[in-house]
Amino acid sequence: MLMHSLSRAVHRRGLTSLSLRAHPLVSLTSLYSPAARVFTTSPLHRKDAHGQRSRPQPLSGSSTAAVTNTTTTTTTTAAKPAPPDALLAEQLVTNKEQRKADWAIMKEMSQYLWPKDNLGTRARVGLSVGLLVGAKLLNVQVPFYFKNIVDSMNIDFLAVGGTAWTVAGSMIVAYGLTRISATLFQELRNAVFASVAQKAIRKVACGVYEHLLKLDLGFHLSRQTGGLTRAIDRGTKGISFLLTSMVFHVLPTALEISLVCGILTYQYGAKFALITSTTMVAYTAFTILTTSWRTKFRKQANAADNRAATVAVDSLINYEAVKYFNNEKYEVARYDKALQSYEKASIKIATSLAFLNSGQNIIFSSALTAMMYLAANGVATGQLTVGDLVMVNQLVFQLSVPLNFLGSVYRELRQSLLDMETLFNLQKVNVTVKDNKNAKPLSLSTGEIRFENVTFGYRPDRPILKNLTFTIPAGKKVAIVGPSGCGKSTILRLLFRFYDVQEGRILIDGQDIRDVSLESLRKAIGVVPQDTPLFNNTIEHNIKYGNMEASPEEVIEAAKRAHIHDTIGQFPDGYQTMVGERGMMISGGEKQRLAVSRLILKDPPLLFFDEATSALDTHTEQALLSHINSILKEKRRTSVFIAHRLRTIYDCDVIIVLREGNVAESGTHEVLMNQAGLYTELWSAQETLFTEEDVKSEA
Ligand SMILES: Nc1ncnc2c1ncn2[C@@H]1O[C@H](COP(=O)(O)OP(=O)(O)OP(=O)(O)O)[C@@H](O)[C@H]1O
Repeated sequence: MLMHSLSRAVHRRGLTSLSLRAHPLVSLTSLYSPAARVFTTSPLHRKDAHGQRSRPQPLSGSSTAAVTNTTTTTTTTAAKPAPPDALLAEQLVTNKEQRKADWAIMKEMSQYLWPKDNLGTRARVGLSVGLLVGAKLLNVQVPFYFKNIVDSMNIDFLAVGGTAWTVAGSMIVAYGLTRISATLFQELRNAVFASVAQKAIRKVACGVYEHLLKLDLGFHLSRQTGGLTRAIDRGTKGISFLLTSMVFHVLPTALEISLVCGILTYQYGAKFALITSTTMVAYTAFTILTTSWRTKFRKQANAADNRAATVAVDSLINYEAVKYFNNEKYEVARYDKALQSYEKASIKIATSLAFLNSGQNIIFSSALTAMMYLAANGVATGQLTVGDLVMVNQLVFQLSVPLNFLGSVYRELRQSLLDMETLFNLQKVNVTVKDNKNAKPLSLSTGEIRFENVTFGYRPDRPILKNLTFTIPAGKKVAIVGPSGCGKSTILRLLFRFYDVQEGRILIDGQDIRDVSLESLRKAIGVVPQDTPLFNNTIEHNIKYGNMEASPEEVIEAAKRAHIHDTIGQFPDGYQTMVGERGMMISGGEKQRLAVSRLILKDPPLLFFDEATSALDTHTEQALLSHINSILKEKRRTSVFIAHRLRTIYDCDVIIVLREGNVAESGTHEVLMNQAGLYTELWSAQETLFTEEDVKSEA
């Protein structure tokens, strides 16, 4: 509902939904980002002042450093004042690196234009180029027809006789047909090429998405909400522009300019040639220099765009927290602050664009005036006809289109390359946890898990597990307990290889988990995590996620075993009930039972329950636990329960008590109670609490 009204609000503010539909990877962030308002037309048609597709901004977190290395360099430079020479040298190095990166991207993209294994795509590109050349050749014919029409009409009709049709009819028809054909060729070319660009976008976007899913948990935890998706969004948009530019703009437009210049020089001599070449040089130099100067405004706008997107997405994701603390005004002020910077940068972009456009126009109009003067002079001296004057005018105007085009293409091309660099760098972010070369599938026999002298910390300066050693015997039910933050869930993350240990090793049935394939390892382990991740889809889909091949009957059976079937039956839409974003539309206890049914469908040999029943009432918890126990016994599964409520695990075969990343004690409930150590302390504290609660509830 909220999203709906927001999207309506966006439409009311004059947005089309194109920016949202631009690509599946385009995130929600686009909706709230100021720059999202801009991409309502094709990149070629949009005006720069609206197109804030500037240099990518840093994504947060160390693992993303590689993504934005160039930006980081620039930022660091800006932070400490350096002598001008050093700055210049650094700038040159950066520029050189930039050019290298640009070429690398162009090279990579050219594979999509001429794929070795796809004849269809090559045929399309070939046909598009053919149509393009045809359109250009037709285009340069137009002024000739125009000249001939004017010259043939320059007669005394009363004296000579005849009509417009008899004198210039065929030329007028040819003039019209040439114009129509040139346009048709051009449009046909766009239609033929569309699938090449879209296929490339799909391929690159899928590649990036696949890579993102492969990246370490550490990368995903440290990324800044909004920043990553904005980078992908901008990058994929750049692909289409770059491909189109490579085939249709840079070289063909250069061809058109050369043709027109050649004709002017050949037909009308050295003076015209001199003016044409001087104009070309002045126009190009002015465009390149001014565009480089303007880049910093684009960078500022982009940074503000990212900030605004991050702020908006963060507050919307935490909508409930905003409401609980009445902080709407604070959030709006934060958003407005980001928008303010965006506004400032956008104004600078618009004013500098006005300067660029004016400069280009002055250069061009001066050239046109000079040529017109020369041509008029030629007519006056009898060297040229009136038709020649018209033709010069037409040709020079014809020159203005590609020149203007090259100016904006240059601006956009630079931008697309920068945006794509972030995208391609994202693909280069290394996955640290991956299969080693000789990885074999995990061979499970009994299901014994052993941690041997394991040391691990998320940061080197804060070890969480310290030389930790323990064994989870095969087929047994084991509990890991201990104070909050002592590293219980970390043990599970290490076993699942979300992270690799820094010292020591973890063995499953005697095999180091780093020597087995990740797929087989993760297939063998089932987890009910502390915070159940649910998809914004139906209950059925969320249960089925444990085994996508499961039949509807199997889904229902799993739900029954997880004690959620009856509850689902009470929902008006039953198994088709939508759970909302992150399962916000169902209760915490229901979420946990969905997670258990998912696990039952996956049916793995090693099971982990991380506070899996903490949100359930005692009655439902007991019923569910006894059901889980029966499954464990029936299938002789190795299972590990991480729990704070010791009453739920006191019947375990082994209880491991952790303290400060080490095993403080272990044994059965009776053994530990006899030891009168940490476990007894925790148990006594909870028993007192339970007794007091029992007394209160009885009262
Ligand atoms: N991704 C992370 N980056 C940095 N530190 C982390 C990360 N995840 C967890 N920690 C820290 O590691 C420590 C152990 O976390 P862990 O989740 O294993 O604790 P726990 O024993 O399961 O706690 P609880 O009982 O509260 O769930 C905590 O101090 C936590 O702040």
